[in-house]
Amino acid sequence: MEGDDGNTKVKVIARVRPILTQDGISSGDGECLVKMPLEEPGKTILTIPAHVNQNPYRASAQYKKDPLGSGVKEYWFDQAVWSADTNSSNYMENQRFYRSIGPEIVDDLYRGFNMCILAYGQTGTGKTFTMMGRETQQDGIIPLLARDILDRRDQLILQRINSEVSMTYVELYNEQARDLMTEQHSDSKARVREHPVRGPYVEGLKEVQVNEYEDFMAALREGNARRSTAATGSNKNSSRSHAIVTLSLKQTRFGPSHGKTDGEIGYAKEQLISNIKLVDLAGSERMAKTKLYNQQSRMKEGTLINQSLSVLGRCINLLSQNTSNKPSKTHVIPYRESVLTYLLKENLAGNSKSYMIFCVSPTDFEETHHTLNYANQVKSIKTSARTNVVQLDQTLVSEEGAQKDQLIESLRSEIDLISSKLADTTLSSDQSYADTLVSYLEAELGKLKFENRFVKSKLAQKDDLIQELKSHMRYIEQDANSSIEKAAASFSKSHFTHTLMTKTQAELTTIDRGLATFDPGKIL
Ligand SMILES: Nc1ncnc2c1ncn2[C@@H]1O[C@H](COP(=O)(O)OP(=O)(O)OP(=O)(O)O)[C@@H](O)[C@H]1O
Repeated sequence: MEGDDGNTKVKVIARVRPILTQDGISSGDGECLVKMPLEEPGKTILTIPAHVNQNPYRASAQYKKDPLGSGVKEYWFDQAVWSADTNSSNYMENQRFYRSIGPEIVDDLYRGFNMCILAYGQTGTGKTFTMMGRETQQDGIIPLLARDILDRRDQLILQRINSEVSMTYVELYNEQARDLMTEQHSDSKARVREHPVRGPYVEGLKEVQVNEYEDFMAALREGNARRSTAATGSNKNSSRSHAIVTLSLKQTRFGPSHGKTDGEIGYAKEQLISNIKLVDLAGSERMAKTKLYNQQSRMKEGTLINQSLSVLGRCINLLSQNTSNKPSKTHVIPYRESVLTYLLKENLAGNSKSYMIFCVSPTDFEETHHTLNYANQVKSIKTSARTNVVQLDQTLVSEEGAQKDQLIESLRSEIDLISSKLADTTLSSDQSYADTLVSYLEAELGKLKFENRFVKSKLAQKDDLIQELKSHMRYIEQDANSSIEKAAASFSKSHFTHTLMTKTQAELTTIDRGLATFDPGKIL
């Protein structure tokens, strides 16, 4: 576990979506300019169209030409995801893409690392498609990941690990944070604050406990319905805000019980607290393409989207310089210039393992070139992830060997005592003791609930075993029956053969006798 702590490079992934009908409008000819060769994983080749390549102001220095003279620019990323052509063998739809990164992310989250997956790209390049998916057709990373996180939680019960999953969903719209898990009122803008240990966070967000996958999907749909979207010239359902889904995981690891029954869990040994931020950014956009000139509010949105993305760009630029090997001075990173970068501060350079997915259009040279260059810069950024493990103070929680009934009884009397003191109003010095007691009782309640699930899982496991044994017995029974039938059949077969042989032998004897007494003279 410790081996992975320390500096980790941000994982950079490029993804190209299929050519869409609206692409012809932007590129002029709708030709696919991006290639991701199957035999060279991670390589991305961008063709420089002739009109750009032959422009004396833009060619040579800026774009590397290939030996044949058709200009190309080559990039290498941690992963290149080819989603442009459904017929090619390296085509990746959402599920296949997720399978290539998801299991490792779930492992790391459960090991106690904070994680982040962020989708960046020009408007209409498939960020929302990648992160959320298209429901009933292709789930995106967020639903697929949530399902795996919950499945892992269930698998861990029998290892005495109680995992609690919760979610928040916030959008950053016009530089304001808005809680997507609550009904919005025009004045309900959440504030961003900084916690000394956890870093910046949005104050007062509603945290939804996620028990089942269906609960999660219902909450996600609810939030998506509240998210700010609008039709633009480039995307008929364009996200006008940055959206951040955070899944928080609290794991309590219990020791084995030294008691009598196997169904009991022991005391809580340690806690791992981690979270994963899933970020679907609003698209960078050009007014000319979005065709929103005459809509004041949309233009304001666009300006603020571009502003926050340009602060993100500056932060990334400076971070990549800070982590390069040049012994230059360390730059101050302007995280606070935008709510987006302020909230993602830890994920860009601090305690997080981060993945950035750069979505590109297959036909828009300018934007794709810009995005891929940006991705190239991110490759050198490092974060310093560490596992967030807390060893629990067992003096309150464990009380090994103590009889539970006795403990509960003594707690009851303590509560009575505190209640009476509270009634006397001279509580100041007892307040913190009461708080400790409340936390203890909460922990104890959590433990009892988990114990219940643990016992249920054990029973389910035994039930599975019984079912397995039953089906094994059925199999043996069927096998025995068929052997008996076969034996009976072969017995009746041999019985038949025996009868036939006896009959034949009798007939042969008769013939023999006949032959012995045969006198040819009599015939003549
Ligand atoms: N890999 C893909 N396969 C099939 N269709 C895709 C893919 N990626 C994107 N699309 C389609 O492209 C269109 C734009 O995608 P999407 O809305 O996800 O873009 P976006 O980057 O989130 O845009 P914006 O920044 O404007 O919100 C949608 O119709 C989507 O279904």
